[in-house]
Amino acid sequence: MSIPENTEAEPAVASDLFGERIELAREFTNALATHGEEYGLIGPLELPRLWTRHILNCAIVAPLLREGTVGDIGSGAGLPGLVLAIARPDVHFTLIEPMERRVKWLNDQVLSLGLDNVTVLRDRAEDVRLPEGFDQLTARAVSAFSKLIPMCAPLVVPGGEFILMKGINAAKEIEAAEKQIRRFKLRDVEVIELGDGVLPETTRVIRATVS
Ligand SMILES: C[S@@+](CC[C@H](N)C(=O)[O-])C[C@H]1O[C@@H](n2cnc3c(N)ncnc32)[C@H](O)[C@@H]1O
Repeated sequence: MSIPENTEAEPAVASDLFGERIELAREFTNALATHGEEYGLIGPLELPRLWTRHILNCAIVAPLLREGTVGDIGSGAGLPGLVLAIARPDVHFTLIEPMERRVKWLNDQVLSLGLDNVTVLRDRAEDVRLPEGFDQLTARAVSAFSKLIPMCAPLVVPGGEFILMKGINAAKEIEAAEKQIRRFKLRDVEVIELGDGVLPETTRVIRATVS
């Protein structure tokens, strides 16, 4: 087990993002640092920088969420879904993840953190059938934007949004998805940069509205 970053010596923004639930965020970080490698959830190189590079980089997305429902596709370790569920108790999260071992991890965390705003669903996004769509949909490191659009657009209510965490090539991913953007009638497609100058790494999000 590697020692994670000291979660006490955080950028000041952490307490703004998590409020009173910052202890829960620290608890989750410690669980991930202790068991993440054994569950195949996080690479050993990432462990020492879990808090800033993974937890806070996900939490910084929280202000983009509306009150309502969020589907998090390919939650894996719980990024961003569990982190956002800690930061936003007013939002209900459905974590969608096909791998059994990861689903067990997610359910264990929901239980031990006592989160009552999370449902875990073992499924692939394209196979999910729900009576109602989500208000917003998040995903991080799951697939290119062009592939996520057909996979996920049917899961979002009209007027709902994609909030997709992306790397430095976010703008190029939008260009490459031009056909799918038109086909699925996405509008207001934009790249938003968050945490610049506040966190060690900027978080980039593709936000788009589903018609
Ligand atoms: C690279 S991991 C990223 C996990 C997490 N989002 C993160 O940022 O650490 C990709 C995750 O997407 C899941 N996944 C792959 N294909 C999927 C699909 N069609 N629907 C839902 N989840 C999928 C994988 O099982 C895996 O947990």
